[in-house]
Amino acid sequence: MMLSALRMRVLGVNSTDYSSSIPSIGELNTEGDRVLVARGGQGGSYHSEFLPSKGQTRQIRLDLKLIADLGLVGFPNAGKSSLLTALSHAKPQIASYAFTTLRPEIGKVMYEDHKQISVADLPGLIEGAHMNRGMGHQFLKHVERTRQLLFVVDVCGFQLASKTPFRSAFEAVQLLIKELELYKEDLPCKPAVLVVNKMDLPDAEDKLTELQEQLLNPHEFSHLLPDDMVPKNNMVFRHVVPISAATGFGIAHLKTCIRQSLDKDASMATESLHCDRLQALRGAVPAKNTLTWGPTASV
Ligand SMILES: Nc1nc2c(ncn2[C@@H]2O[C@H](COP(=O)(O)OP(=O)(O)OP(=O)(O)O)[C@@H](O)[C@H]2O)c(=O)[nH]1
Ligand SMILES: [Mg+2]
Repeated sequence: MMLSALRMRVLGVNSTDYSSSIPSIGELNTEGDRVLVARGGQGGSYHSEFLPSKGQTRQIRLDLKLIADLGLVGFPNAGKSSLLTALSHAKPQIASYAFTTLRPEIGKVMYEDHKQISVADLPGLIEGAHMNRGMGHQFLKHVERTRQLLFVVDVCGFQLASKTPFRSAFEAVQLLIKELELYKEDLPCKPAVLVVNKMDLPDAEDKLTELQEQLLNPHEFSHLLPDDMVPKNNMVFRHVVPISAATGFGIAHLKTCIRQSLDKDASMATESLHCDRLQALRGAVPAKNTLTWGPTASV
């Protein structure tokens, strides 16, 4: 599993020497950062009859954040766990009631060239998740640490309970974007693919057509949502893929789309790394020497 915690090494013996250069826990930002968690005791010496003193004891709460290539984002019952089952060998719990998934589960999607992509099945979000409704914060924090997002909606729409409003697939997409935006404004900037599930249900084709039209012009349909739930900026999905996790329809195509999307980002990242290195190299070479590499340089 590609789970990653803030990795901490307890720096033991005579740590007084090192403490100034090591950040405190609150300053930890990046994976690989070192932190002084507990100060080791003084070693034994002549004055203490060679008995070492005790080091500090601390209780530390580690907030484990998940890292996966893709995170499944959707309302309960959209079919996220069913999709993970269809894509990988993972066996998450699947049921027709909301909140079946309460903990993230990772599955690996395998490709013929042996490339593996990790997909995190995340618990379903509900309206108000950004305000921590339905343990929203606990679920949303995992979304932050996935490279890309896989939105999953039920083509026929969704109603959480008899007292809550029915939401069409389009409304579900918009509300999910808004929940991410309200939780962290830049979350909807992540690259995303939209999966329209349950295409085996009656009228699914018509509903898909309607959804596609609405997604082309979301502003025209913003009246369908309360004003404060209309996203500020709309997400541009790299692919919109109709599937049925139940029958397997569209799964092969979806695998191709997510691979393309991840490969695209990987090659962009490599390109920008090369550019940075080249810039750094150019900056490092004194101006009068810059033309010494090419065959015409000595002319
Ligand atoms: N007809 C049909 N039913 C589906 C499909 N995919 C999932 N389901 C059903 O939808 C229900 C919910 O599926 P889950 O995979 O548990 O949904 P989930 O999004 O993981 O739900 P939570 O864990 O509660 O967030 C189950 O009864 C599934 O059998 C599909 O493609 N077609
Ligand atoms: Mg689930």
